Amino acid sequence: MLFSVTMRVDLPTDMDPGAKRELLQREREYSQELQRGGEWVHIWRVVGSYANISVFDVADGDRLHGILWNLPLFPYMTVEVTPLAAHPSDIRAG
Ligand SMILES: O=C(O)C[C@H]1C=CC(=O)O1
Repeated sequence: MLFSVTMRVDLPTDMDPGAKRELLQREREYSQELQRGGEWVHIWRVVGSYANISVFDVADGDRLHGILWNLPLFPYMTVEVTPLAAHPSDIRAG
């Protein structure tokens, strides 16, 4: 199943720099492992924001919830999930 996910990040401005660096590194590693595994299909930066729009290809909503819930940055995120379906006008549809 395909889902579009918008993640907006809001880190405390007074966060310890070392802790922030370590947190972002863990987030990067977590994200890239899921990308390599094929479930995190796209990640794009939202121009002008500390946010991304991503596409996930996962078994179901429970799997996506588990992925998002375990993002190291999840406690500092506002997440919007949109389920996606095939479009009848898609030229790439089989
Ligand atoms: O920067 C972001 O958009 C937030 C988060 C998502 C993946 C990652 O590496 O950081």
